[in-house]
Amino acid sequence: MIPPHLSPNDSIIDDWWLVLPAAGMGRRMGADQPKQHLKVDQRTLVEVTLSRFIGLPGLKGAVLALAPNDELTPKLLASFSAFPLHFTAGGATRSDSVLAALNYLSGQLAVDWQHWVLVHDAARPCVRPADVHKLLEAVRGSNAGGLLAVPVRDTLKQADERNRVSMTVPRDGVFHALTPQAFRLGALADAMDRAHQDGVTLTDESSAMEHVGMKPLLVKGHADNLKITHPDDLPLARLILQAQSAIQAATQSAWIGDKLTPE
Ligand SMILES: Nc1ccn([C@@H]2O[C@H](COP(=O)(O)OP(=O)(O)OP(=O)(O)O)[C@@H](O)[C@H]2O)c(=O)n1
Ligand SMILES: C[C@](O)(CO)[C@H](O)COP(=O)(O)O
Repeated sequence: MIPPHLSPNDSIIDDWWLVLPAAGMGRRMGADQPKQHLKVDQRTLVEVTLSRFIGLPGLKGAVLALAPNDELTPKLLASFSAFPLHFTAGGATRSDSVLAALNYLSGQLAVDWQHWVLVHDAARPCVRPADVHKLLEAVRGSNAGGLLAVPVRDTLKQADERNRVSMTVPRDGVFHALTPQAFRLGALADAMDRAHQDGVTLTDESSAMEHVGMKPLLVKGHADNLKITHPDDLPLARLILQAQSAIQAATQSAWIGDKLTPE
């Protein structure tokens, strides 16, 4: 739902496209199907994740990168047919899949290179729409873009080769990188191309921008935006989604996240 003070045409937010890399195999999950097809509530992971973005101001449409043999995801998302949804073949790595979706945006859809693109893991179904909006507001006017992130909470230890503590790592200013990550289409596509040519392994989009000398903005999100990676993460995500719905209902909050946790 849209927050009461914003309409879908609200002018404070630029137009943007959503890219959902959803072509992974979910090897660490160890299920008999890719994790994006597993049920989170009544719906599958990919449905829940997409639903977190629908109705946000400025959103023009979404491109999903899918595994080449994935015929199920478009069927699962049939109920979103009123929304401009596009599919393209992903690649061998997450960054190959993201780059394929960016090329689809600039090629098949002729989206302007100055447009904002938000890249979000299909495997992060608990992202708060309020945090997405906060990210969009924060990066507006910048060329370097930015990403949701949370400061590390625990004391960090460096292990030696026998798993003994070799040192305590200073954690001041250290963040976990989350998604979405927001960049201008052309700048991100160029940076990812360059990183691939230079043989740099990219685990997120910010790394590509960093590789070409940019300094993306870290925008504080929430730790409940977890990525479903291991089997234990799925029941945890279910609990988080239930808690978010309960708090939303109790506070009559029009938008998930508004009243969940004060800064
Ligand atoms: N070749 C790939 C690999 C990953 N992803 C997507 O990137 C997101 C984050 O990746 P990760 O959690 O590593 O997913 P998997 O690759 O599916 O998991 P694993 O590494 O355990 O196999 C997921 O939404 C996943 O579908 C993708 O689009 N293309
Ligand atoms: C993009 C990402 O979700 C940021 O935390 C992450 O890098 C995805 O890949 P990973 O292989 O699980 O680190």
